[in-house]
This record gives sequence, structure tokens and C-alpha cells, in this order.
Amino acid sequence: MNSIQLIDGKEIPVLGYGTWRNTDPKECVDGVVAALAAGYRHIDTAQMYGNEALVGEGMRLSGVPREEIFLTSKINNNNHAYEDALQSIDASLEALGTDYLDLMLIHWPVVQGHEEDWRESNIQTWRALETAYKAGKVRSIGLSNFKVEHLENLLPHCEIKPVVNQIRLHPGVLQTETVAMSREAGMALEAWSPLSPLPQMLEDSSLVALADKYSKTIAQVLLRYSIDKGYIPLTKSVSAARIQENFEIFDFKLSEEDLTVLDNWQWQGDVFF
Ligand SMILES: NC(=O)C1=CN([C@@H]2O[C@H](COP(=O)(O)OP(=O)(O)OC[C@H]3O[C@@H](n4cnc5c(N)ncnc54)[C@H](OP(=O)(O)O)[C@@H]3O)[C@@H](O)[C@H]2O)C=CC1
Ligand SMILES: O=C1CO[C@H](CO)[C@@H](O)[C@@H]1O
Repeated sequence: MNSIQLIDGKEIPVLGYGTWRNTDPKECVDGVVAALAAGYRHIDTAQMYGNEALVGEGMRLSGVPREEIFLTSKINNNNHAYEDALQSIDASLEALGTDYLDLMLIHWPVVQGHEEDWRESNIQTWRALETAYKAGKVRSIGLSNFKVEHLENLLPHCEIKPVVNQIRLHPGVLQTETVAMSREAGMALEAWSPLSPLPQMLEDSSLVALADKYSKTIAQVLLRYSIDKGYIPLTKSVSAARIQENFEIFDFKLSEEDLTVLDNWQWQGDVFF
């Protein structure tokens, strides 16, 4: 699969299979197996999702060698102290049944109940990621849901620079300032929940026509939009057919005009990010 080079020199596949809400054991394991069979080589999980053991099982059952898979997890909000973060990385490795992660992120910059001390807490959590990186337990380290003020606080304290910022990105949620600052700092952008607009777009005849023009589904157009913007979309399905559909996006490209149409599209959904 196509990949992007991160600022630490590692290669990251441009499309990832997400696993949020994959907590039913069979659905989770089968989803990972189906994604790897379809050709995905990038899996995104998190301590918060409670499914690391199932994701690891799916990876092993798939028969795809570990070294061919780019595997990401994220430090949960209750593991932000230095020692807690370090122990949680070991626990993730144990649950996943692997001796390294390709990428480990701080999942959220501000933890509920600790709104006052997020500045110091992010610095301590980052130190733990740097320690794990130096020990070879995580091959790249990065951030998730960091906005401008969180980046401004943390970046001056980073001995090792974060290589990605994983944030919500899709038509209707453009996060222009965060994208610009992340890029200035050399980070790649990962896009979570890229299919959020799908239900609304299916009701929109102009979007249906746009997808028809490319002989693609709206889901495929949304994933291609993300890639054409230079992002790394993470997408999730528990259906083998939709997992396959979402992978069939490497044989077309959206025109500049259509990217602009999507950038300007008015979303009526929630704004949680
Ligand atoms: N860092 C963070 O804070 C966050 C990270 N994430 C990560 O990003 C990943 C992606 O986000 P997520 O919201 O899960 O995923 P998506 O934006 O891919 O949306 C998934 C939803 O769309 C449905 N769907 C998937 N493909 C299709 C299709 N081709 N046609 C119609 N419906 C489809 C799925 O249903 P079905 O399964 O039935 O197909 C599911 O309901 C997560 O799984 C997680 O790994 C997500 C949220 C926050
Ligand atoms: O990755 C995520 C999945 O969903 C959670 C909400 O339930 C988010 O908080 C989180 O960022």
C-alpha cells in the first residue's frame, strides 16, 4: 500500500483500519483479519478501546507477518503520570502480544477531572513516550486531539519530536489552524471518523452525483478526500464487504474543484472533537 514518510524516517501506510467500538470479540477479531486480508497494513487501536488483546489475536490469525503491519495504540487518559504511562505501554505490548508498537500516541491532551494540570501532565506523559522510544518498545511517538494551545505548550519540551497528530478531520470539520500548526512542526495528520458525513451526504443529491461521476460510493469519496488532502484516514467497519469497499480508493483522485466542493460542504452533525 502507498505510504508516507514520517519525520523520524519511518513509513506509515496512508490508510488505516480503526477499531473503536469493536468490542464484540468475534466482530473485532474478524474485522482485523478481514482488513489484513483486504490489504490494509495499518491498524489503529487504543488502551481506551479495551480491545488490544482482540486486535493482537486478529493480527496473529491473519497470518500476515508482524513486521508488515503498522500498529498504533494510544495512552489512556488515566495513565498520564510518567510511571503510569510507562507501565501502560508494557501492558499494551502484553495485551497485543507484540514486543513493539509502530506508533504510540497521547490519546487526549486534557483529562477530565484534571483540567488544571494538563500542561505538566502532557510533558510527563511525553517523557514516558521518549523513554519507551529509546528502549525500542515504540518505534514512533505522536499525539492525538492536540489543538494549537496544547501543541504550543508541549512542543518546546520535546527532545524527540511527535511525528503525527491524530485528529477529527472530514468535510464539515476542517480544523484549519491545528492542521497548519501540526504541519509546521513536521507532523503528519491522521484523520479519525472520516466517514462521519456519510448519512447526511447520502441524502444530498449533489453529493450522490459527485460520487457517481467517479463511479465510486460516497464512503470511497470521503476516504479519497482525506488522502487527497494529504491526511491518513482511519476507517472502521465490521463488514468484510465494506472493509473491502473502503480499500478500493487507490484507482482514482478527486479534482481540485471537487475537493473545494467538499471543503465548503455544510455539515449538520455533532461537533465533538
Ligand atoms: N484519536 C481519537 O480520539 C479517535 C480515534 N478514532 C479512530 O479512528 C477510527 C475511525 O473512526 P470511526 O468513527 O470508527 O470510523 P468511520 O468514520 O470509518 O465510521 C465508521 C462507521 O461507518 C460505517 N461504515 C464504514 N464503512 C462504511 C461504508 N463503506 N458504507 C457505509 N457505512 C460504512 C461503520 O459501520 P459498520 O461497522 O457497520 O460498517 C461505522 O458505523 C476509529 O475506529 C479509531 O481507530 C476514532 C475516534 C476518536
Ligand atoms: O478514540 C476515541 C473513541 O471514542 C471516545 C469516546 O467514546 C473518544 O473519547 C476517543 O477519542
